[in-house]
Amino acid sequence: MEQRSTEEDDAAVETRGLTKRYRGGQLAVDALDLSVPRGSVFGFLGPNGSGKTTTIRMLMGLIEPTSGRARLLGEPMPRAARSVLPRVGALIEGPALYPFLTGRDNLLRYDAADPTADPRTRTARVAAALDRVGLAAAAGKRARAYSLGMKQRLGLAAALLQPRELLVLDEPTNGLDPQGMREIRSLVRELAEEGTTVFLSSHLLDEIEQVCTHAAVMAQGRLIAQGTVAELAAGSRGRLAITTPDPVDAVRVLKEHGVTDLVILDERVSGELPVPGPGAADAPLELADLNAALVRAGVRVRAFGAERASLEDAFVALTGEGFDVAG
Ligand SMILES: Nc1ncnc2c1ncn2[C@@H]1O[C@H](COP(=O)(O)OP(=O)(O)OP(=O)(O)O)[C@@H](O)[C@H]1O
Repeated sequence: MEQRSTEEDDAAVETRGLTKRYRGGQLAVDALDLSVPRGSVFGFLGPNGSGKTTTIRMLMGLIEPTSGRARLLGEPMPRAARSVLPRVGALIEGPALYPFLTGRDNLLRYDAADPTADPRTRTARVAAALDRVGLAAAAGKRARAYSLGMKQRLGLAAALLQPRELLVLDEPTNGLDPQGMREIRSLVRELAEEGTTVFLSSHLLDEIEQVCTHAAVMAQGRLIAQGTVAELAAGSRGRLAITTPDPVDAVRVLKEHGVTDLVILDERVSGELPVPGPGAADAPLELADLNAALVRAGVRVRAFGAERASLEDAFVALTGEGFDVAG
C-alpha cells in the first residue's frame, strides 16, 4: 500500500532513501530523506565532500541514484525530467559558457536551445535576466574575460530566463566577493517573495542563516538534521549573559534554575541555558522567569540577555565537531 502524506505531495523536492555509491565504491549519499516545502528558501548545508552536489545532480536527473527515489515538484525523477525540468531553473557547478561569446550572446544562445522558450520575447528576457543579476553593464564583454563571480552571475541569469517554480542553486555565491554575495542573497529573497521555491547548497552557515527559512544539514553523505532554521537553532543551547554587582548570588540562583557552565568575569556572569526539548518541555524555562527569580533573590541585575543560538551552535551540537571547512 502506498501511503503518501499531503506534506510529501506539496513538497517542491522530496527524496526517500536516496543513495549514491560511485563506481569506485565511495558512498557519497546515504539513504537521504529530504523534504523541501514549497515556498521555502531551503539551505542545503554541509562541509565540502558531504554529498551536496551528488544529491543535486540526482535531483536534476544528471546521474542515476544507486537506490531510493526523488521527486521534483511532485513528479518522479529522472522519469518525468522532460515535463518537470522546464519548471526548474538550475545553477550547478560552474555553468558551461562559450568563452568567445559575450555574456549576452551566451544567454541568447542558451535560450535558443530551449524548445520551451518563446523567441519573440528572447531579447527582452535576456536583458531582464542580465539586469537582475547585475550584469547589464558587462553584457557586451566576452565571457572569457569574466571573473569567477561574473560567470556565476551569468549562470544564475541563465536559470532566470523564464519564470520558474523552483530554483536549484549549487553554491551560488561561490567566487563572489562580500558585496556580490549580498546581492545574490537579496535576489534570492526577492525570488522567494515572488513565490519561487529556492533550494541552495552552501558550506557557509552564515549565509544559510541570513537567507533561508529552512535547512538540512549533511555530514559524510548522511542527513543529520532538517527543519526550519529557527527549529534547528533552537535545538542547541543559547548562552545567557548578565551584568550584576552580585555575581556570586547570581550564580547560585542561575544554577538552581538549570543554567550550567557558569563563568564569572568581574561583574559579568554567563552560562549555558538548559536545552529546550522533550525533557524540558514540561517546565519550559522562560527568560523572564529567570530574571524574576534573580530579582526575588535580591540580585541586582543591570543587564540581562541571551545570545541567540546560531545554526553553527546547532551544527556543533549535532556532530560534535566544528564546522571547519576549507574553501
Ligand atoms: N564522480 C565521482 N566519482 C567518485 N567519487 C565522487 C564523484 N563525485 C564525488 N565523489 C565523492 O563523493 C563524495 C561527495 O561529494 P560531493 O561533491 O557530492 O560533495 P559536496 O558536499 O557537494 O562537496 P563540494 O562542496 O566540495 O562539492 C566525496 O567524497 C567525493 O569525493
